[in-house]
Amino acid sequence: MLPNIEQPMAREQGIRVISMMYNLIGRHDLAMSYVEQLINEKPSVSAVCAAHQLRSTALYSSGRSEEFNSKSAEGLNYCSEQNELLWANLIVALQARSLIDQKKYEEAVALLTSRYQYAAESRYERLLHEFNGPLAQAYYGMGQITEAKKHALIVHGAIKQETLDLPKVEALALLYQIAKTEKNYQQALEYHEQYMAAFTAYMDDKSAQQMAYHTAHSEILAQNQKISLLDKDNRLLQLEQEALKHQAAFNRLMIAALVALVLGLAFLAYRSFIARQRFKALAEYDDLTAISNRYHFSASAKEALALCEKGQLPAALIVFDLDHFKQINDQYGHAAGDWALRQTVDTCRNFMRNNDVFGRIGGEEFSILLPGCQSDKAHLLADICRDAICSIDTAASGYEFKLSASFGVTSAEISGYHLTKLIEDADTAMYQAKQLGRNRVHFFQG
Ligand SMILES: Nc1nc2c(ncn2[C@@H]2O[C@H](COP(=O)(O)OP(=O)(O)OP(=O)(O)O)[C@@H](O)[C@H]2O)c(=O)[nH]1
Repeated sequence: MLPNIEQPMAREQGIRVISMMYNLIGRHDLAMSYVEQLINEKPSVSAVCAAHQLRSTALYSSGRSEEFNSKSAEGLNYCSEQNELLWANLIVALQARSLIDQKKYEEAVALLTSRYQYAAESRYERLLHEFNGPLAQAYYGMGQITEAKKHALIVHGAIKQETLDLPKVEALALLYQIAKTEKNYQQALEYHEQYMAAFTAYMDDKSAQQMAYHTAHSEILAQNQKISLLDKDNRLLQLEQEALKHQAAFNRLMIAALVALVLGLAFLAYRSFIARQRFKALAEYDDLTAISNRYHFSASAKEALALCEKGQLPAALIVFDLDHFKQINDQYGHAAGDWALRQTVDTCRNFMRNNDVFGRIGGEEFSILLPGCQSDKAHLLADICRDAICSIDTAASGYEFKLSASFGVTSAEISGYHLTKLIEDADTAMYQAKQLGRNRVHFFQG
């Protein structure tokens, strides 16, 4: 990845330095990737020429000779056309080295000498020894020892003592070889010692550079690993968050489902309650008059009688039956009969207390249990009811007819607290009332 440097100049110089460093430590592939970027971006002519020179160095050093030949020629043309002669000649020096590697010494000498004047006049030390070094090698290869020695000595003498680079090491090696060939062993020994010292220092320098690169590289790798771990943590947190969101959505759904279920069950329970109430009402109450039917009247009356017996309280029971009801039905119709039954019940209910038990125990036969009531009061109530029934105005039924009822009354004092016996005795009294001419109250005599 290219360094993220905003300033164009700083970016261009940064890339050049990085490429140079990569070339120095032998990472020519990385150096290539950086300089290709500069060549494509074309920030300035000198930057592109520097990049061409760095690309040629990388290709030459990595042994990619065919690519080196074409790309270095391209770089040389460009830099020459643009009059960037320093970079052009540094590329020439590399081409000369390549020719020497191929033992094309004459071609190398011809190439370097054709541009030597510029190098010499530039007074740029690096260019000078980049020319003289290869020239010494080429002349040595051609057997021209004097020329070789001359150029090697220029390199040897021109380079400051403290600077160490490949041309100096190569020049010392060459001078050692020449001194040995000349049988100047004392001189050869001195050059050899210098060569060994320079070579060792050069290698140390290179190792230090590589070490620095590897340290920096390891640090970058460690940083990248940290970043990648943080990324993973981050992703994990995101996943956890998503899982929590899904869980919350699921919980909401479950709660909604539970609420719907509870509401559904509550609705079903309510409907079942209403249905039960309706069944209970149907089972317990007479649907025509809405008072207790025989079954429910019996149950309620028995409960009330048990309490009276337990508390030694009085109780009385009335049974009454409409007179000649069959005639009403026959004469005015069943609907008029029904109307008469409802009116009778509504009329009598007006005179009853809350704890009195009123029920329809037969077709047109009714019974009233009066807990805590003495026989005289029961007799009085029966008479009030009888009178009220007689007074019912039947015009609202659509017909005018006479309504009356016969009443039989008994008490627990006479008949005991058993309902069956009480009804039986009151019934007996009621039949006696009928026999005595109807529309009257008769008390059971025992
Ligand atoms: N409209 C109507 N008539 C009913 C109902 N239940 C019974 N009845 C009628 O009540 C009549 C009772 O007649 P009976 O038992 O002969 O008695 P009655 O005509 O009242 O004569 P007494 O009791 O002797 O005065 C019958 O005709 C039944 O059909 C009812 O719910 N509605």
